[in-house]
Parts: sequence; C-alpha cells; structure tokens
Amino acid sequence: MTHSLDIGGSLLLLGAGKMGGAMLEGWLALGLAPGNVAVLDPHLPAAAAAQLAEAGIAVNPSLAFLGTPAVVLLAIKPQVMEAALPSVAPLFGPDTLAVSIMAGKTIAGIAALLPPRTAIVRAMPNTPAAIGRGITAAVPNGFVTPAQKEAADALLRATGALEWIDDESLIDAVTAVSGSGPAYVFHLVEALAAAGSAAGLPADLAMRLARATVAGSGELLHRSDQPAGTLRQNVTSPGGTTAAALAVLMGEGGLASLMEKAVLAAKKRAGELAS
Ligand SMILES: NC(=O)C1=CN([C@@H]2O[C@H](COP(=O)(O)OP(=O)(O)OC[C@H]3O[C@@H](n4cnc5c(N)ncnc54)[C@H](O)[C@@H]3O)[C@@H](O)[C@H]2O)C=CC1
Ligand SMILES: O=C(O)[C@@H]1CCC=N1
Repeated sequence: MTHSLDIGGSLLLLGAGKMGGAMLEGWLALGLAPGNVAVLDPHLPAAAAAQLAEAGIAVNPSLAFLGTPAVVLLAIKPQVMEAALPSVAPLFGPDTLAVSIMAGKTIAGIAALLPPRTAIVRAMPNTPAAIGRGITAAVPNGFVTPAQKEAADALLRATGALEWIDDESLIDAVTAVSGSGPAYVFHLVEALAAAGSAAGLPADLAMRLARATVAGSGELLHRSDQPAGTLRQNVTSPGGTTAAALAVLMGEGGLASLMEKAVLAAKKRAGELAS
C-alpha cells in the first residue's frame, strides 16, 4: 500500500475506543503508515490489540520506546483526562501537536496538563469517520503553526468533511449536533422500526425497511445538491400519506421542538463535562 497520509512524523493515539478506533480505521484505510502509529490504551480488548499489532501498530509500548510524536490524538473519555494526560505529557516535544476530540474539555483545561505553549487543536468528529464520511469541526489554539494546522487538516479531512472554526465556544453546540448526531439518526431507525411493528409489520421486516430507508435517504441527501426540505417535499404528495404523517411530526410538540430540547440537553452536558 502507498502511504499517502503524511503528518510529518509519528502519531500517538491515546484511547482507541469507539471514536479513536473509528478514526484510526479511517486513517489506515487512507494510507497512514502503521509503523508511524502507536496506541496507548490500557483497557483495549485483547482481540483489538492483536489486530492493531498485526497491522504493524505499536500497542501499549513502554513510554521509553516512544520517540517524540508529531501528533497526539486525545481520544480518551473526558472523565479520565486528569488521570491519563499527565503520564503522556513528558512525551511532548516543542513541535508536538495535541488533537483532542474529548467532548466538553476546553483548550485551557487540556493545556493546563501539558507543557507550556503546547499546540492544541480541539476537534469534534463523529463515528461515520470510520468510513470516511464523518464531519469534524476544529479550532486551533494560538500555538498551532501553519505546518501543524496542515497536519491536523490532513488527519481530520481524511475521515470526512472538516470545518475549521475560530470560536471555541461553538464546539459544545457542534458536539450536540454532529458529534452526538449519528446516535439520533440510529434512534430514528429504531423508532421507525418500532412504529412499523406497531402498525402490524413483522419486527424483522420493519427493521429492514427502516434501516434501508434511513440509509438510502442519507445517501440521497449526500449525492443531491437539493435542500433537505425539497427532498422532503418530493416525497410528500398533497393530501397523501406522507402529509398525514408530517402533520404529526411537524406539528406542535413535534420533531423540531423535541430535537431542539435534545440538542440543548447535549450542549448543556458538554458544558458540564468541562470541569
Ligand atoms: N463515540 C463518539 O461518537 C464520539 C466520541 N467523542 C469523544 O471521543 C472520546 C472517546 O469516546 P469513545 O471512543 O466513545 O469512548 P470509548 O470508551 O469507546 O473509548 C475510550 C478509550 O479510552 C481508553 N482509556 C481509558 N483510560 C485510558 C488511559 N488512562 N489511557 C489511555 N486510554 C484509556 C478506554 O480503554 C477506551 O478504549 C470521548 O472524549 C468522547 O467525548 C467525540 C466525538 C464522537
Ligand atoms: O456521548 C458523548 O459524550 C460523545 C461525544 C459526542 C458523541 N459521543
């Protein structure tokens, strides 16, 4: 394989769970050289560790073995940041870039646990990153050099779309919309399937219909340049079945107000995770 994803040095992944693992999967698929990657995750299941090691990635090597990484991806849970970061802080050199994907954790909070003047990008990806169809919003601190921003850009764009933003205060709302958003979509599948069962369909058929409907609609949205509203109207015959359903979904207390409440709850939780 040609190694086309070049970040100008090695990558250390701190935490290889669902999101860190999804990003790594995307990067390896796009040509990040496995020999340039190390993973630190003390609780990684043995099968996952063996799979990474087989791919040529250093898994839980002794810190003395690790050189100075070009990029450290912080993909641990926000709740373990205070415990986990101090152990890797000594690995940081003056040119090491930290990319955090931790929900809620602010650049200031991360910086307090790393050497002074560390370059930090705070990013919020989502799990479709695993198939190169994620979307990430990212904000750099003042110590990120153009070369480091380029490395972060290459890494984050390799997993899908990327939006650089200047205002860190937007990240909690980003988290609530696109970071957590895939879960809302998967729940839509569950709810649609359950409603199908309630309407008389066998449960397995209802699930196949719901799953294919959401996946196909997502793909149509992806390939189309039409606004979502137009794609919705294309389904909605005047006086037809869709209009009857949308009168419920778009009526008082419908999906829009429910979604607003859900997104505000997620944003509030992100703020709580900061401390
Ligand atoms: N799952 C998602 O869809 C998204 C998650 N995030 C963020 O990504 C981060 C990770 O979330 P998930 O992957 O969902 O959680 P996860 O629980 O699947 O992964 C966290 C990993 O960190 C490991 N870990 C625990 N203590 C550690 C330590 N001291 N050193 C190194 N690794 C350690 C765990 O063994 C686990 O594999 C969180 O901060 C979350 O806010 C961001 C965007 C989306
Ligand atoms: O649920 C969470 O806290 C993380 C952040 C965004 C998606 N998952």
